[in-house]
Amino acid sequence: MEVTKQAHKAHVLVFPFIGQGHVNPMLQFSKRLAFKGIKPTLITAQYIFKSMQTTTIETQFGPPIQIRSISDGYDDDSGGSHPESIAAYLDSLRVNGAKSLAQLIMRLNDEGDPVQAIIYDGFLPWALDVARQFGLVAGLFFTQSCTVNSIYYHVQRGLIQLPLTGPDLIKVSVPGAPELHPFEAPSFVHTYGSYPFWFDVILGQFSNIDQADWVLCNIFYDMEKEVVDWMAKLWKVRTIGPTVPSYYLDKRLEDDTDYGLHLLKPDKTLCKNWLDSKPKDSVVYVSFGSAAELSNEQFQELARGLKNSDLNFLWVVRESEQAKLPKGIIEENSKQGLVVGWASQLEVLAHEATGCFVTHCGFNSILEALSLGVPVVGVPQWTDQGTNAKFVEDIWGVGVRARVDDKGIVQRKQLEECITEVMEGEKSEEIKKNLSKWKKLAKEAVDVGGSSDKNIDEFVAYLAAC
Ligand SMILES: O=c1ccn([C@@H]2O[C@H](COP(=O)(O)OP(=O)(O)O[C@H]3O[C@H](CO)[C@@H](O)[C@H](O)[C@H]3O)[C@@H](O)[C@H]2O)c(=O)[nH]1
Repeated sequence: MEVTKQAHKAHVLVFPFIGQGHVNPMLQFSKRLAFKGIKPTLITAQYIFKSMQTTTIETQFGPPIQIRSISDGYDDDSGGSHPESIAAYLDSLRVNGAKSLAQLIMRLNDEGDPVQAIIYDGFLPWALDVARQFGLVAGLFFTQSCTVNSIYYHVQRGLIQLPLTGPDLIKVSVPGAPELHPFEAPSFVHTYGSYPFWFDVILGQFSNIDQADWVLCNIFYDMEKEVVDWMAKLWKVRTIGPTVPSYYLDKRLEDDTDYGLHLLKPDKTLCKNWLDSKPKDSVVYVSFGSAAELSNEQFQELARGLKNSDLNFLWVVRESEQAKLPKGIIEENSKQGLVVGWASQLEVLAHEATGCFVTHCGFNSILEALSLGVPVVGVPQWTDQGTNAKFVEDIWGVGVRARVDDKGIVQRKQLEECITEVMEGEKSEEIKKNLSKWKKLAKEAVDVGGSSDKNIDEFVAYLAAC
């Protein structure tokens, strides 16, 4: 069906930070908006856009979602211009992107397709200034949990002092959230001074949040009720998640089985054929997401732990990390294990052969495990992942956390024990019970009249009235 310029209720630009863990949830949210009659246009920076090889995301339930690129200062098609560092890149994106985004908004106005709102990733707070320049609605989108964001807010406002001192050295506590041991707080907080650049990006989310018209959180209310209630006293906070494709939840969006935009190419058929050959609940799926870089020693321990478990394993090791795999592991384990550069994670998690998920606890991976009902072994690396792992084990009860040794490594034996625990150990029944509860709640949240669905409706009605 061709939607005319007048037919949609409003036109919004949706602007995720670079990286799969940000694109997936914001693209998925765009689909929900499109389903409800809003026209979303996904904004990407040129550097990423060049490698995407697509300008639209097809949907079966409505017109395709358009992707438009803006300049990041690295627009040269010859491939000659590469950023020196992520810091240089993001600086260039801020300066060039703000101008380019403004030009795009003017162009769309001239084309008779005016924009009413910008939904921007918290990691890109300058997009709010562009929205203000044109009098547009500004919606901040958080891709991480509310507890994590509340901790960062407390740090940014000086309510938690870093490095941690006094009582904060014993527990980190923010309203509505469980008390955390310092090592369960985000890594930038417990290891003050680590990754100073990313720490600034993280805190920058709160630099102008008070001016945002909406704050959209990718969770559903039951996951962090009290923290959400507390945050809602400060800003117009609404929970809109989980942004997992509809096929795995309410099934209202026709054929919505995948996010639709893989920045790395998944080995779909290989994974499917291999999983099809394995018995039910027999496979350990291992993935550390799109950004984590593990040490050689950690690779060695994971490989040995998986091999010693005697279980089948499907392990995603990005090409850039594959040199760290212990020699011979792929050949040695060809029947027992499959290593791929990227998978279609949702298809793997949904496959009946998959029995547990060894994950770095990126927030999307956790939302997916919860929504699809797969027990988790948390092996957090940095940023928000340790806090997510704490919630997995102690709050949501959907898995266990692997303990590290004094060098920060999860040893092979520990990995094996955790896998056994979630698959057949004492806790496994309880974990399965909790998973079916969360799976049901996740579906209800996005289904007709659910908490997230109602919040999305409220947002859509607001935009339509602009
Ligand atoms: O082989 C793979 C591996 C992952 N995925 C998908 O990629 C996304 C990965 O997201 P996430 O699990 O959140 O991990 P990261 O990519 O590492 O995400 C970054 O961004 C998240 C949101 O801000 C943070 O929670 C993480 O800590 C941070 O590392 C998920 O949707 C997965 O389904 C695939 O499709 N195939």
